[in-house]
Parts: sequence; structure tokens; C-alpha cells
Amino acid sequence: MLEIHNLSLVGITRPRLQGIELTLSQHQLVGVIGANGAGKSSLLRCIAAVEPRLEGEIRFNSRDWLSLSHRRRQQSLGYLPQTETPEWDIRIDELVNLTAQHSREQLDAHLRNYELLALRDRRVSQVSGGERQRALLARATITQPELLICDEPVSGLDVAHQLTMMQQLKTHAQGRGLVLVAIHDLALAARFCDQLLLMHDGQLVALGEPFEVLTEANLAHCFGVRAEWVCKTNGVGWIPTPLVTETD
Ligand SMILES: Nc1ncnc2c1ncn2[C@@H]1O[C@H](COP(=O)(O)OP(=O)(O)OP(=O)(O)O)[C@@H](O)[C@H]1O
Repeated sequence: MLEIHNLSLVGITRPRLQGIELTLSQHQLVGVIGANGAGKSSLLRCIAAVEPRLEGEIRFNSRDWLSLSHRRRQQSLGYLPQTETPEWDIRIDELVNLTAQHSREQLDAHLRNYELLALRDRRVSQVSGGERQRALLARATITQPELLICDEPVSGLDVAHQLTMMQQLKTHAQGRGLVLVAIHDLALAARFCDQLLLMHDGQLVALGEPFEVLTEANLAHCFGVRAEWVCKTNGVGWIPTPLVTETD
């Protein structure tokens, strides 16, 4: 269980995060949504303990998360930041296995799940942006972390890989623990996530099941759009239009 109490983070002209209170249970895929600048990455960076200036308390599975040694935290944590360029031009299989040192058999099974087997001998500089993103996601999940934090993991992926990667994350949540994913595609979020956490101006506006959070009022307030939802038995789509203001 992840518990956050009174989490705040200062910014340059205004707070990046203000008084966040939340509790999330294990085995959930939680989508972190909100407009650009809402505070999604800031929140995920705090939970990943890479943000040095935060105030407040974070507990994970009853442990004081921020007081744990870096090594102890890394045993439970997988973190994929929003932008990451691997420092070394290593092979894809080496990149994925960097923190795990799995056997060839275990590594191949993991590479297969992320559709990377055919790319295993290529170097980081020899794959596309989306393929590199899949490799970084595979690296974040290879140790089967109890807490997995991914900042926009599917934003550069084609539609088929978006679906398979979201399914991988959901399977990870069901089998291993809590997964938090910052995501801009609200239809994808509604389809796969157990809960959505809606941020606006550094504050937590709503937390709940997708259709409790994606209300007309929340979409207007946080994104400035009106939305028509299209629900089919095997998926959810939406048609957003900008809100018409009185001055228009
Ligand atoms: N290193 C930093 N120092 C100070 N302010 C920052 C820093 N990084 C981000 N901010 C500010 O904090 C606020 C929240 O930024 P954050 O990156 O968390 O937003 P976000 O919701 O992830 O946005 P996006 O969807 O564009 O990625 C923004 O106003 C941003 O300008």
C-alpha cells in the first residue's frame, strides 16, 4: 500500500505540488492524468524519491519510503522517467538486463513479452524511438518491482504497441504490485486503469474509478474540453471539443 501525507514541492513561481493526500492499494494500475504542467511528473518523481526538495511523508507497505537506503528502495522500485536517453550505446539485451542479470532463458522470455527478441543484438543507436521506449519499459519491469512508476510510457508508441504495453502494465499490477502511469490518452487510461488520479495546478482533484473521475465537470475544469464518450463492448473512445467560452 502506498500512503502519501501532506506532500508538497516548491516551484519557481508557484508550488509544483500542494498538500497531496492519497492512499493506493496494491495490485492496481493507476493512471495519473492532467493537463501539461499539472504536476504528474513532479508527483511521480517524488514517489520515485528522485526529487530532493519535497516536504511530507511517503510510506510504502508500512515502511518510511524516503528514509530507506537507495539500495533498499531499488529492490522494490522500477522507475521509467518521462525522458531518458541511455548513456551508453549498449545492446538492447544488455540495456534490458542491466539491473537484473537474468539468465539467457529468463531474459529471452522477458524480451519476448516486450516484442524485443528480434532487436536483442542491436545497439541503442540502431533502434527507433518507440523501440527504445519499449526497451526502457522492459528494463523497468525486469526485476518485477512491487512499485512500478512509469512517466508517459506509451506516448511514443504505435496504437498496437500502446495496447500491448498497457496490458503488460496491467498484468504486472495484478501479479506483482502497484503500478502508477502518467498518461495523456484518456481513452486508453479509461480502458486499462483500475483507478485514475487527476492532477490540476499541483493539486489532487480526484481519485477513483475511471468514469468517476472523467466527469464532464472535471474534464471542463482540468482540461478545458467537453467530451462525448463512445463506449463499445471491447473499448472506450472519446471525441473531445474545446469548451466554448462566453468571449468566443
Ligand atoms: N525542475 C523544476 N523546477 C521548477 N519547476 C518545475 C521543474 N520541473 C517542472 N516544473 C514546473 O512544475 C509544474 C509541474 O510540472 P510537471 O512536469 O510535474 O507537469 P506534468 O503534469 O508532468 O506536465 P506534462 O504533461 O507537460 O509532462 C509546471 O508548472 C512546471 O513548469
